[in-house]
Amino acid sequence: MAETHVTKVGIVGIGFIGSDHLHRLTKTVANVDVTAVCDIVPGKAQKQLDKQGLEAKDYSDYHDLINDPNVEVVVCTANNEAHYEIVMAALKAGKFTFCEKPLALDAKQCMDIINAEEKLGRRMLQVGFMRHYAPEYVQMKKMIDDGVIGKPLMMDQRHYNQTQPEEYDSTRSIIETAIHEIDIDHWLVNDSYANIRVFSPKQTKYVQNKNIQDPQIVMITTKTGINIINEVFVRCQYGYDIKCDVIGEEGVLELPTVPQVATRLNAEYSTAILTDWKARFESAYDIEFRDFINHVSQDQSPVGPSSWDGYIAAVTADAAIKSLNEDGATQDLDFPDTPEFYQENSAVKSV
Ligand SMILES: NC(=O)c1ccc[n+]([C@@H]2O[C@H](COP(=O)([O-])OP(=O)(O)OC[C@H]3O[C@@H](n4cnc5c(N)ncnc54)[C@H](O)[C@@H]3O)[C@@H](O)[C@H]2O)c1
Ligand SMILES: O[C@H]1[C@H](O)[C@@H](O)[C@H](O)[C@@H](O)[C@H]1O
Repeated sequence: MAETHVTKVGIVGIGFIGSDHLHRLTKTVANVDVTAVCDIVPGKAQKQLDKQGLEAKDYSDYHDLINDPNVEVVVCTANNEAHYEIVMAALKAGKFTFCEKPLALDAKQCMDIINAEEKLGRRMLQVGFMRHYAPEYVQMKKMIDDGVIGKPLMMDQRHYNQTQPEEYDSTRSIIETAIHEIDIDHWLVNDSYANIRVFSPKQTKYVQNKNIQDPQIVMITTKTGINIINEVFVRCQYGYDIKCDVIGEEGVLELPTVPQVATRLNAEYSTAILTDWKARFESAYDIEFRDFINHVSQDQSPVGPSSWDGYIAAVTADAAIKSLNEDGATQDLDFPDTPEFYQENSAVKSV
């Protein structure tokens, strides 16, 4: 029997999700060795290694991690602003790369990444749009494709975070939060976007700086006329809440959430609401990384969300930010055809 290859992974950025993926890659996904970690804040990565009882090389400069011969695959979980430089360096070194969403800050940066990847002659990168792997979204897409509700006409969505850091601003609400729906919606309904507009309703008193409009309403119309509404609210206070209803000609599909045990106590009947993405999308992240590692460990291109998917999302997000800055003015969208390079295996087909 052929010996199983153990994939050597280096993780750059050991914050909230970097720590979560560190745990996932060492405890949940088989045949992975996290050989190196890196965080720009001195001592932060080592502290997390100690907390999880792990050993790995601890770098403070991501170039050193990328160039370490003991790192075959780079996982970028640094802040949004650092994705571009880290991904470009990882691709330059010819290493398979997983980059958390958003791929980069804007469409221009994403296009540079695409050019760098194309030079390598095959797909080397996957973007962390994990909802493609969430069983409930996969089921919803299959039901739409099977025509269960007839033609989709409208989508009604909610992306609520209990809270976000003090400095979180309107741009991040788009490129870091709404980006998930921006990415998944056209995939769900097999359509592309015709236009987008973003406006702000009455603002919550919980905003901590004047650079954020919260909540925001993101409205998209697809080329065939499907109307999509997404409420983005990052200081909703009560919990983490993701809603997606697809309204069709014959019926409605409703995205389920992670079931929580109900309690009957003191004359009350209640169920918990999750408070963050960690528990809400745990199984999606697990499946996502099993799929990514399964491919790259065999020296095969990843088949999950690609740089092109990152680019399409970034073009849409750029237009959304423009709309917000122009008091909700409608921004037309027109996407180039998917290059041949990304046509094969550019979206998750089966998991
Ligand atoms: N897919 C998802 O659902 C999901 C969930 C959470 C976060 N994310 C994404 O993951 C990224 C990180 O988010 P987070 O919440 O963990 O943020 P965070 O601030 O907790 O962690 C980011 C870490 O990266 C480090 N860092 C920044 N620049 C660096 C550099 N140049 N080199 C090395 N380390 C660097 C920071 O010091 C920090 O420790 C963001 O891009 C976010 O959008 C995705
Ligand atoms: O980075 C996180 C993550 O992507 C979550 O899934 C999303 O709900 C948050 O808004 C965002 O800040």
